[in-house]
Amino acid sequence: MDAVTQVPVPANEPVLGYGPDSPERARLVRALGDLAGHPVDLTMTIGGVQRMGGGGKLDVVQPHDHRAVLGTLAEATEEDARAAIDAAAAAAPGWRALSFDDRAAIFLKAADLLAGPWRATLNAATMLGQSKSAQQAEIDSACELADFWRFNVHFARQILAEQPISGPGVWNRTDHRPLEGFVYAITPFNFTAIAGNLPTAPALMGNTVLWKPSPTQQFSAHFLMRLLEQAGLPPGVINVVTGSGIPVSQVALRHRDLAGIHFTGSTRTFQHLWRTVGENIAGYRTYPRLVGETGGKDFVLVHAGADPAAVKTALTRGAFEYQGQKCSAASRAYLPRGLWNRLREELIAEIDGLSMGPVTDLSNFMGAVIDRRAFDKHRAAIDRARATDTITVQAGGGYSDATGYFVRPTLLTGTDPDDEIFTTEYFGPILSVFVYDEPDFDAVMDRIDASSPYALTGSIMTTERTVAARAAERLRFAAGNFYINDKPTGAVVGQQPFGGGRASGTNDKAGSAQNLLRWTSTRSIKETFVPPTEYGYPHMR
Ligand SMILES: NC(=O)c1ccc[n+]([C@@H]2O[C@H](COP(=O)([O-])OP(=O)(O)OC[C@H]3O[C@@H](n4cnc5c(N)ncnc54)[C@H](O)[C@@H]3O)[C@@H](O)[C@H]2O)c1
Ligand SMILES: N[C@@H](CCC=O)C(=O)O
Repeated sequence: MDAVTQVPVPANEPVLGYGPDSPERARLVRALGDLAGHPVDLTMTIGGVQRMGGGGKLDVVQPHDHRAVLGTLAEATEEDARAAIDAAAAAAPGWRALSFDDRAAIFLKAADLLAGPWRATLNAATMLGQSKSAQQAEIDSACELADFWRFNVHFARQILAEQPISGPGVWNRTDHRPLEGFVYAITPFNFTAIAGNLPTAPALMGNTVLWKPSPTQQFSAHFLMRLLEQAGLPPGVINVVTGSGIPVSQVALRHRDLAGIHFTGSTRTFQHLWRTVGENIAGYRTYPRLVGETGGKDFVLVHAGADPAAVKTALTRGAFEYQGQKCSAASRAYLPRGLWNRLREELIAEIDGLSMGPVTDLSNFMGAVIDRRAFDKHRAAIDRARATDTITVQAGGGYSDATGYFVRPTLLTGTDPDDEIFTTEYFGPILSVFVYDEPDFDAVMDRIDASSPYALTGSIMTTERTVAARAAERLRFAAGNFYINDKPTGAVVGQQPFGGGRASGTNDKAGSAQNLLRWTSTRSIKETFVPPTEYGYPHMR
C-alpha cells in the first residue's frame, strides 16, 4: 500500500493505583499467585523457536524470598549465539521489505495488549522477579513500556517524513535504510521497559536483533517475548539468548555483521563492549553504532530557601523507591546547614519508618535488592561507612539475607565531599548527605560538577527563581536530565527524554527521535528528470 498514512497520536498510558478493592488489584493478585506457583523453563527464542540454552543452568528466584524459584534458564553458548545471529540474518530481508506501517502496527498492537490483557502478567512478573512494588512495576512494565512502543512509532513516522528540498528539474529523497547487519541489544535487570525498548526500537526501524536480557530480569523478559509474538512479531526479528552474555559476546562482538549495540547497564560493562569493538574495528562490514546508557551518581542540591516538606519527599522517593536501584536514584544530596538542622529528625524518622518486605504484600514501600552480589556490595558500603571517621550513619544501616536480600534504606552524612559515598555508584538504598554552610552554595555547585565522573540526573530544590536559573546554568553538563523542585527519578517517555553524558552514556535519549535515528543509515537519492547532454559550461565559450 503506497498511501502516506498518519500514525495514532500517542498519549502516556495512565498509571493505575492498585488501591484496595480496585479491579486492577484483584487481577494483579491473581497473576502473582499464578506466576509464583508455576516455575517455567526460561527458554531462548531463536528464529521463533523456543529452546533452552546449551550451557549451565541457573535458577531465577524471587529476590525477597530467595528460596522461591520462578524459573530456570541455561547459559547461551557460542553455538547458540551463532544460531541466533544466523536467524536474525535470515529474517532481515523479509522484515526490511515490510512497510513501515506493517512493522509499526505490531508494536502498537503490543502496546495495547500490554495496557490491556497482558498488564497484570507483566507487572506480576516484574514484581516477583525484580522485587518491585505494585506502583514501581506499574510505572515500568506497564506504562513506560507501552509509552515506548507508542511514542517510538510516532517519532519514527516523523523521521521518515523528513525529506530534503529539491531544485528545478530534480527530485531528492532520503531513504531511511536499516543498518547492514544485526543489532545486539543488551539489557539491565532493573527496568522491564528498558528491556522491551532496546530490542524493539531498532526492530521498528527495520533491523533484526540479537537480544540478551539480564539473567535477573529473564522472568519478565520471557513473558515480554510471548507478548510480542502474540502481537505478530515474525520469527527471527528478535532473537533472545539467555545467561551472562559472555559466550554470546565472544561471537557477536567479533562478527562481521555486527551493525550496532543498544546497551543499558553499568559503565564498566559498556566500556568493555566499546573496547572490544575498538579492538575488532577492522573486521566489521560497517562501523557499528554504539548506544549505551549507563551509571549515575545523581544529586539533589538544596538551597537555603527550599520547602523542607518538598525536600523530604524528593529525597525519600528519589533515593529509596525500588531500593535505589534506578540509574536516576538520588544518591548524594547537598543540604544547607540551617535546613538540615530543621529537617534532620523528621527525615530520619520517615526513612526509618519505610516499610520493607516481600512485594507480594502490597503494603510494603520497598522490596529486596536484586541478588547476592548487590546485597554484598551494599553491606560492604555500609560497613565501610560505619568504620570511617568522617561518615555518620544517620538512619537505616541494617541488612539481612535470611529470607531475601534486604537492605534497610540508609542515610549517611559525610564531611569529606571527595569520599566515595559522594562519587561511587552503589546502586542501592544508600543516600549520602553533605551539609554545607549557606555562603558556600556556589562552591558546592562546583563540587557537584567535578566530584563524580557521571552526568545522568540531578535536581535543584529552591523557591528562588534566580537560584534555579543559576544552578541550571552552572550544572548544565552535570546531568542529562535536570529537575527543578522535583526528585531526579521518574522520567516519562515523550515528556522528559532520558539519558546522560560523561560516564553515564552516549545520551541518545531512549524513547525519542534521537535514539531511533541511530538505527537508520540514510541513503540520499537524487533523480534528474532531464539530464544534461553536453559537458561544457558557459564560461568556456
Ligand atoms: N542510564 C540509564 O538509562 C540506565 C538505566 C538502567 C540501568 N542503568 C545502569 O545499569 C546498571 C545496573 O544494571 P546491571 O546490574 O544489569 O548492569 P550490568 O552492566 O551488570 O549488566 C547489564 C547487562 O549486560 C550484560 N553483560 C555483562 N557483561 C556482558 C558481556 N561481556 N557481554 C554481554 N553482556 C554482558 C548483563 O548480563 C546484563 O544483561 C547501573 O549501573 C545503572 O545505573 C542505566
Ligand atoms: N528512566 C528512569 C530510570 C531508568 C534507570 O534505571 C527514571 O527516570 O527514573
